Amino acid sequence: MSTELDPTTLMKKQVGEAAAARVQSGSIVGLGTGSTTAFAIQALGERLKSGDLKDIKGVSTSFQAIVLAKEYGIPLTTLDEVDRIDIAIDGADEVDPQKNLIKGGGAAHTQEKIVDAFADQFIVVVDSGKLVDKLGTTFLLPVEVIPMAMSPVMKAIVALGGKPQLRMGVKKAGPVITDQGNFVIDVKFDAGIDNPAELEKTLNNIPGVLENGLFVGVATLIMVGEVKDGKPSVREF
Ligand SMILES: O=C[C@H](O)[C@H](O)[C@H](O)COP(=O)(O)O
Repeated sequence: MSTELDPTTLMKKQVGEAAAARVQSGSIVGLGTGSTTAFAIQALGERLKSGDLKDIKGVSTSFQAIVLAKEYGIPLTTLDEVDRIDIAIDGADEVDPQKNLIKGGGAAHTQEKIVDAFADQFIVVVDSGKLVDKLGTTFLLPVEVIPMAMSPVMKAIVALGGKPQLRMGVKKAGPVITDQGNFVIDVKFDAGIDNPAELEKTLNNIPGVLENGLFVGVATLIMVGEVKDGKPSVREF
């Protein structure tokens, strides 16, 4: 059976591994969520196993990250135990030229923002399909909301010009439930998001909203996996 990866998976693997290669021994590492970061977590585990990397500790951004860290032998710590995170590696659903992001395609953006924003260096790992000129043009903006506040939050989002929809489970009847036990509302803005910095704050000011998926001014470095002439490569900005 062929184990050849499709081009998008190949880009994710390439960029995840390239970011993992940046981590130095002794670091506290923020472990992001999603299919791209999963390759980075795997590569970190392999570096630990080979002895190329020593004495790192991971801070998870989700239950998925905890499961992967355990699978690949990365010791975990918590924000209560550390006074810094040296480097965080995490994926994104959209990246604009100013390094602003939409995250939360896996409903993990609340813990991700806490960990990624706390890190001295936050490396974003994406395949080239995630690059956009304007946020909100290819992906709906995720907003985590406390369940009893769902209706008033939706009304407030409509008043802001957004089209909200409750995210529903796959192979689970009813809504998606986050790691915090909340709902996710995905919001469409017909013309995209004109002012991400302002919208990030405005949404978080609606009572009942826990966190939204706009990450403005948080990323240090964007690493982009590409495939050119059939060959995978990584570029940075
Ligand atoms: O909630 C999920 C996260 O923000 C992910 O980092 C994001 O959705 C990107 O995931 P993937 O690398 O699987 O495209």
